[in-house]
Amino acid sequence: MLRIAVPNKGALSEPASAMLHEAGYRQRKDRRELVLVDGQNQVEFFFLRPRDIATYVGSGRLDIGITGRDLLLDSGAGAEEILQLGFGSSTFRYATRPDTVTDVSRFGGLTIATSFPGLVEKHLAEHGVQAAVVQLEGAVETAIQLGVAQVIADVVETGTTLRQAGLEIIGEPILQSEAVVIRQIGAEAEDPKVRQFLRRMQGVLVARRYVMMDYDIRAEKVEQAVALTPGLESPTISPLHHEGWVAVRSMVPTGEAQRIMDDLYDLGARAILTTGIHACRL
Ligand SMILES: Nc1ncnc2c1ncn2[C@@H]1O[C@H](COP(=O)(O)OP(=O)(O)OP(=O)(O)O)[C@@H](O)[C@H]1O
Ligand SMILES: O=P(O)(O)OC[C@H]1O[C@H](OP(=O)(O)OP(=O)(O)O)[C@H](O)[C@@H]1O
Ligand SMILES: [Mg+2]
Repeated sequence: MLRIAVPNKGALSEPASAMLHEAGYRQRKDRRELVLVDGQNQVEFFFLRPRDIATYVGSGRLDIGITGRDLLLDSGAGAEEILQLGFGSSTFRYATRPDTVTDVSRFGGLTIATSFPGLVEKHLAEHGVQAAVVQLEGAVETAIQLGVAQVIADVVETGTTLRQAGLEIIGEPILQSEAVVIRQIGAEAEDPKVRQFLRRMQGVLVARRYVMMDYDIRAEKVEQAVALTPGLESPTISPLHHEGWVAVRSMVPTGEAQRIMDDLYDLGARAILTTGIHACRL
C-alpha cells in the first residue's frame, strides 16, 4: 500500500482532498477522520498537520506527502518536491510599519517574528544579517503592535491581513510557495506505485488546465489553423465527407480557448467546439 500524508486542516486541506478525489481516490467525509484506507486503489491516507508532513515523509515513515513548499523548506526535513500542484499559491515576505525599516540589509539587531524560523534564519544568514528570530504559532502580524518584534515574516496571499494590520511589505519575496507533492530524498525513483500516483495527479492538472477543441476547416488552411492549436503533441486531422474540408481535434489551454476560437473563425474554421476533459493520462 502507498502511504500518503494529506493536510488535515488549514489553507491546503480542502483543495488537496478535492484534487485527490478528482484523481479517483476515496477521501474522508468527516474532518475528524485521521486515517483512511482506499482498498480499491491500494492507498492509505494519513490526515496530518501540514507543518508535520515533511517530517513524516523525510523520515521515510510515509511514502508521499502533500504540503506547502514553504513548510517543506522551513522544516529542514530530508524530503524533496516532486510535483507542483497549482493551488495554495502564496508568497513568504517580510513586513513592517510604514516608514521604518526598508531593506533586509537594515535588519541587524532587530527582532523578527515568524511561524517559519527555519526559512527566516536561512534567509538572514544568506544576507549576512544578525537579527533575533522569535517563533510564533500564528497571527504574527500583531507581534509588531504588541512590541514583540519590529519586523514580521509571514505568508501573504491577497495582502489583506497585512493591510488591516497597517503593515507594508519590505523587499522582494523570500519565497514563492504553492502546494507540492513531496518524497523522501533518495527514495526509489521508479517505484511503480508512486509513478502511478503521480500520473493520476498530472492527469488532474491537465484536465484542469486544458479543454478539447474541435473544428472544421478547408484543407488548404489547415497548416495555419494547426499553428493556432498545436496541441500537446500533435493535433488529429480527419477527412470530412464534404470534399476539401478536414476536421481538427486538439487540446488548448482553457484560459486561451475563447481567443483561439475567434482566431480560428477569422481563418474560416466553422463548427468550433470546446469540451471539458474529465481525466487523462498523457
Ligand atoms: N491565505 C493563506 N493563508 C495561510 N496559508 C496559506 C494561504 N494560502 C496558501 N497557504 C499555504 O498553506 C500552508 C499553511 O498551512 P497551515 O496549516 O498553517 O494553514 P493555515 O491556514 O495557516 O492554518 P492554521 O493557521 O489553522 O494552522 C502554507 O504552505 C501556506 O503557504
Ligand atoms: O494575504 P492574506 O490573503 O491576508 O493571507 C495571509 C494570511 O493568512 C494566513 O493566516 P491564517 O488565516 O492562516 O492565520 P494564522 O496567522 O493564525 O496562521 C497567513 O499567516 C497570513 O496572516
Ligand atoms: Mg496559518
